[in-house]
Amino acid sequence: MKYIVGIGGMTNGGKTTLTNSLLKSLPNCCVIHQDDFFKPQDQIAVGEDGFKQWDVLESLDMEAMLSTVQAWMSSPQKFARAHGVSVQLDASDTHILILEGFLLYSYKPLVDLYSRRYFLTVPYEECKWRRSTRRYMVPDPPGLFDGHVWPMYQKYKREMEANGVEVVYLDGMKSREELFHQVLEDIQNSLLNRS
Ligand SMILES: Nc1ncnc2c1ncn2[C@@H]1O[C@H](COP(=O)(O)OP(=O)(O)OP(=O)(O)O)[C@@H](O)[C@H]1O
Ligand SMILES: NC(=O)c1ccc[n+]([C@@H]2O[C@H](CO)[C@@H](O)[C@H]2O)c1
Ligand SMILES: [Mg+2]
Repeated sequence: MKYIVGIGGMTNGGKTTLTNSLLKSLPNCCVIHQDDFFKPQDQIAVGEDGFKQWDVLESLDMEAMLSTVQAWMSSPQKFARAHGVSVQLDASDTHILILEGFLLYSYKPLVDLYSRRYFLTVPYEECKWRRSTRRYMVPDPPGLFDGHVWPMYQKYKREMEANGVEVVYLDGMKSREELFHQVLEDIQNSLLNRS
């Protein structure tokens, strides 16, 4: 069985942290990080606000991300081996793929492929604080969070909800351990219900 999990939600919600924990505990589990598909800096548009528009779908090479997902779908075993994931062959033959990123549910060709879509959120103040402690490959210029990052987050979330995309919301204020156990248990239950 092939099972695709989305770990989505806002920037600094804790997506990468949660994903790394899940990867260690789920059998035959591969990961694709959406952040690996950012276009080069010189291809990122500059908005009327003067900010480079990092937080829009057009700044990601989603076609390339889709091709990578399709490569996994056509042969999860081959994909796992090529990415250094050890494959355990047991009777259930379950293969899991985690897609991790901040705009997972806004790209039409991918949205129906998920078996389960998680969405991490934290309050505005916490998000802004966590973001201020981070250094990205291209550092945030002053004002980017309020001028671009937060408004784009709200816009895409509104669109996702208007499109009726079904997600499981996760409270990113919970501890790392609590989130990990909650999601691991939920995935395991959902896998049992399918097999
Ligand atoms: N449950 C948690 N409670 C408190 N802090 C957390 C929790 N999970 C992650 N963090 C911290 O919050 C910050 C963001 O975490 P992480 O990088 O996992 O988020 P992200 O959603 O992947 O962010 P990005 O938008 O950069 O991809 C990090 O400093 C991390 O250590
Ligand atoms: N990874 C990058 O190249 C990059 C560059 C500039 C900004 N970002 C930020 O990453 C977040 C998603 O994880 C987005 O909020 C981007 O602003 C990433
Ligand atoms: Mg991350």
